[in-house]
Amino acid sequence: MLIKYGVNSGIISFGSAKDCILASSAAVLRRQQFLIRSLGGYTDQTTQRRMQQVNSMSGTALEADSETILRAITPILDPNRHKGQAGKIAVIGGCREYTGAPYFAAISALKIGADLSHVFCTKDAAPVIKGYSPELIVHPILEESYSISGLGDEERRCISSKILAEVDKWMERFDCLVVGPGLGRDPYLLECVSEIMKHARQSNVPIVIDGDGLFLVTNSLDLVSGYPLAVLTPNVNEYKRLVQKVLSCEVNDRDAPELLQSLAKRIGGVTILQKGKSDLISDGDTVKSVSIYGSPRRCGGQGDILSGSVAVFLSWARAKEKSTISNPTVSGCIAASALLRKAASLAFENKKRSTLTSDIIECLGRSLEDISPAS
Ligand SMILES: NC(=O)C1=CN([C@@H]2O[C@H](COP(=O)(O)OP(=O)(O)OC[C@H]3O[C@@H](n4cnc5c(N)ncnc54)[C@H](OP(=O)(O)O)[C@@H]3O)[C@@H](O)[C@H]2O)[C@@H](O)CC1
Ligand SMILES: Nc1ncnc2c1ncn2[C@@H]1O[C@H](COP(=O)(O)OP(=O)(O)OP(=O)(O)O)[C@@H](O)[C@H]1O
Ligand SMILES: [Mg+2]
Repeated sequence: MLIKYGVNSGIISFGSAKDCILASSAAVLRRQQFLIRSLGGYTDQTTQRRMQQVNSMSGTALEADSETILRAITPILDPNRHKGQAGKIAVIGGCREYTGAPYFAAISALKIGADLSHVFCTKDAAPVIKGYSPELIVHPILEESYSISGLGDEERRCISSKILAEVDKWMERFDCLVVGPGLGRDPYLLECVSEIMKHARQSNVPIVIDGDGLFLVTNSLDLVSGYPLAVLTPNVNEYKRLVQKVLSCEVNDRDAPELLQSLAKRIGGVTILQKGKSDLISDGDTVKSVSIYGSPRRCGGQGDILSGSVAVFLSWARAKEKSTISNPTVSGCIAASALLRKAASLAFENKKRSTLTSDIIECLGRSLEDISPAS
């Protein structure tokens, strides 16, 4: 029924976006492709044939060949390599309320194969996160407003510069920052994190922005605008807020790939991984989707796994020769999305309704091994 609809339509305008998109019949087919995916993927051979036709006509939201990309990115385990060469990741997040999110992101990076994983969090959150794992290097340096209440402006500024100096000591060594999992929204803390992001950008360190980091960036787009090493990983809510702010329109599922592409372009070519039933990835030039079947469980924390995973894969992709990987940020997103979905599916096979984020993390290694064996 879906595939018969509107195949030969002419020009259509989508929503009220400033970047109003004029679409040809190929865009209508893309819409159908999206709808088919929304219904859970291919249903029968006719649909599958039609999908291939749709893909070849549209050319924008093609399903990525994610396993091939993942294999191309993942480095071999070479005994001559030293500690650190497989990736040094830092998560900026973790406050009084949230300690799970930064832990999930940081430990996922290690479980996939990064050598070192740091967490920069508030003083309250640090002992808790350290308690979850001795593998993580935890820096208790961030401050929230309540912990500096009663201090004057000068003292506050002094504390900010100390925080920044502490992160700067490490900055050049990091292959990627993940900003936002469990960061919270305290204004003083977010101001410090803005400065950290500016320094990361000056040092050309890639930044994956998730959770409360997206709250910060949506209100201060300059932090990422025009920075090709920025990756935004919004969930449904975070994406809505971004679209409203940047394109002044509402999200419209029918035109998802076009809208995403406009958004990425408008923010100056950052890469956006829009999470959902299918993950859509765009750097403003192309749109790819990852629709591998994952899990029907929607427990909190799966996005945190994804942000840590993107950080590792994009670091690995950047380390490859330029000619072999087209855009490392896009490839990193595709690989991370595919791996998370595989791991979620495996965890669900075992745990069914009781599947939790930590169960999925435990399946990351086996899922990666299935696609790209260590030996
Ligand atoms: N263990 C931990 O420490 C974790 C900490 N986390 C950290 O929490 C911080 C805030 O992040 P967030 O994800 O809770 O904020 P946001 O996206 O605004 O959602 C808030 C509410 O929106 C709704 N909602 C959500 N999805 C929807 C949908 N598809 N469609 C419709 N509605 C939807 C839903 O509301 P409800 O259904 O309850 O009304 C949901 O509760 C951030 O720092 C993050 O890293 C998390 O990573 C989890 C694990
Ligand atoms: N409806 C869905 N069906 C299948 N997979 C989904 C669905 N929604 C999200 N996912 C997958 O779950 C992963 C996490 O996305 P989600 O939207 O849960 O992030 P999030 O809300 O930021 O999570 P967190 O709780 O960590 O903050 C994504 O890789 C996405 O592919
Ligand atoms: Mg999230």
